[in-house]
Amino acid sequence: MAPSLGPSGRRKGKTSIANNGSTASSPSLRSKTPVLVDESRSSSSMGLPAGNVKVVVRVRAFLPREIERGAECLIDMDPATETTRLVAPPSSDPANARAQTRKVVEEKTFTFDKSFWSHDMEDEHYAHQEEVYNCLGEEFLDHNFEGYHTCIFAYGQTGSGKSYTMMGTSDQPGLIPRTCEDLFERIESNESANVSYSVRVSYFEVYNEHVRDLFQPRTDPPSYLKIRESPTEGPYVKDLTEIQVKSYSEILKYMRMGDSSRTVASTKMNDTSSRSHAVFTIMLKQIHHDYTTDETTERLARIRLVDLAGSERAKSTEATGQRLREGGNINKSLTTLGRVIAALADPKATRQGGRGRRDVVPFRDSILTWLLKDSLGGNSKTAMIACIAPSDYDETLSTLRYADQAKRIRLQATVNQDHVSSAEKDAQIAEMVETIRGLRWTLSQQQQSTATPLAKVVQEQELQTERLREYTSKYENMLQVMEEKLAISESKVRQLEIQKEAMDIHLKLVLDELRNPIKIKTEEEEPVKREDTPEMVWEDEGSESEDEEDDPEHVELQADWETLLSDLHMHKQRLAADHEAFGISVLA
Ligand SMILES: Nc1ncnc2c1ncn2[C@@H]1O[C@H](COP(=O)(O)OP(=O)(O)OP(=O)(O)O)[C@@H](O)[C@H]1O
Repeated sequence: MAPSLGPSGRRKGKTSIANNGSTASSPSLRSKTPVLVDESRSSSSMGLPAGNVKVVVRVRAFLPREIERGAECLIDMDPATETTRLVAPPSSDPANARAQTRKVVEEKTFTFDKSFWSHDMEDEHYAHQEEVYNCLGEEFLDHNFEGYHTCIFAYGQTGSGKSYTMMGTSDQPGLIPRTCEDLFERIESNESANVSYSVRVSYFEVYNEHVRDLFQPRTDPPSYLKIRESPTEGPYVKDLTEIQVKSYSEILKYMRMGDSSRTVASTKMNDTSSRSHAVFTIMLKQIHHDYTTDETTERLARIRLVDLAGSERAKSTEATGQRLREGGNINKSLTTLGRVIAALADPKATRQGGRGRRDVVPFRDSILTWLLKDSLGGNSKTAMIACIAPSDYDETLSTLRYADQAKRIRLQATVNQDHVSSAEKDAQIAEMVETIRGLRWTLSQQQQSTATPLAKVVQEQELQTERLREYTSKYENMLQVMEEKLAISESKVRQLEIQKEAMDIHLKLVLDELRNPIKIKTEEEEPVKREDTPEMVWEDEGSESEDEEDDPEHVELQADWETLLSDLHMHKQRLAADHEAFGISVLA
């Protein structure tokens, strides 16, 4: 069995997306007891049941422009069967004129893991933001604490409610802020002394097929990031800012900062239309340290929350110029996403061992699909939220078909867990220090060589910038590992302090018992009043200490206690040294 890591308790009676019924008002039954994860699940995907992409659908209320035109709601949802029905529009509705040109305009029914009816607030089945989180976000956060990577992405036409569902408003927070809040609530309620947490966050957007860091100020000309692919981690954004966060208020601050930097514009379909795909990522690391074996288990989960730009028809958005070009790029990546989903949903294309058939999945045809490769077709538990407008037949049908296909994608999520001994961690740090020293030396050599011909200056400057970037990134990595080591030291001290407290109590009880033994009455003995019992008299310390010293249990306890105190002292000293090394004020 792997050690317990964090408060990831599953709620037996809780409604999950596979379990119908409203949960808006049901209290969270999340256990605070750490959960034991079977180690056999952690090392490889062998023998793991593959899970499918979860697909939920949400329909929003009418917007003022739809009310003005007297639009009719074409959606009907049955909470008992989770079916979503799209009915044919009335021929009198000009907004659905295009649908009328189809050969057949008929009623269509789809079934998803969950249907969120957010159209009519008066309806008893109305799904608030809280319900969306309770039914989907909470379950996915459970998976993260179990060590799985997850991805939730919102898909739908422009103005269908994707940003509202993912980010929400300050009054009605969406999935992203609720996930952050729940994450820190769970971390703060953790009562286990041997688990520490590290939370890092990044935020980027894919705009016009370029990746932009949302934690960096906009520049002119804009600075875009490159994508690299690692054999273990898959595609990633190089030099993306990752910030360590320690509280909900801190993560919220960064989330808002990044969100305000997103490329948004007003279109005919939406006053604040997101013109980019935004990817908010939280890296959750749980570090469990076993004091008795001095072994550390690290469990890493990547929480990816994606708000896609809206699929749109140029005609309905009446876009021109830059908006039209943006629309073209948005559609390009969404079309590629559609092809990727279609290929992944095809069992022939994804059959394992079938001579590289997975290569036919066109992940690399757009930046978005390349970056989401792992979330769509690999080591991740993934959910798609299909957002639909209530009165647009054509666009809604296309979204529902897209979602219906995504249901068939199978994934192979594995628990991302590693065991590291203290010695390995030290070796890791030593290696990083060496690399950094080498890089620093190269950089200083380059700065000194002034006799370089002019023609080479630009090239060398570029090289130097690249090395400087590499240096900074390596340095940040090292700081991260050292911070983790510090967390482990702190956890050791916590564990020792708990043990010391327990030993103190035990020792006191033993001493009390020795000084005041419970006398078992025999039948012949006269009943004696307890106050008169000579054993109750405590003043005569000398005679009792002899008894204590002779007692083997006492001697053993005393020895344990002394070892513990010496361990605690040693770890406190090490911790103080670590604190000093990091420039943090030394422990008193
Ligand atoms: N469930 C809902 N309840 C109330 N209002 C909603 C809901 N969903 C969406 N809205 C409102 O509808 C409008 C469009 O929503 P939103 O901006 O989230 O759409 P979007 O799909 O993200 O659009 P785009 O792709 O253009 O960015 C907003 O005014 C939003 O407040």
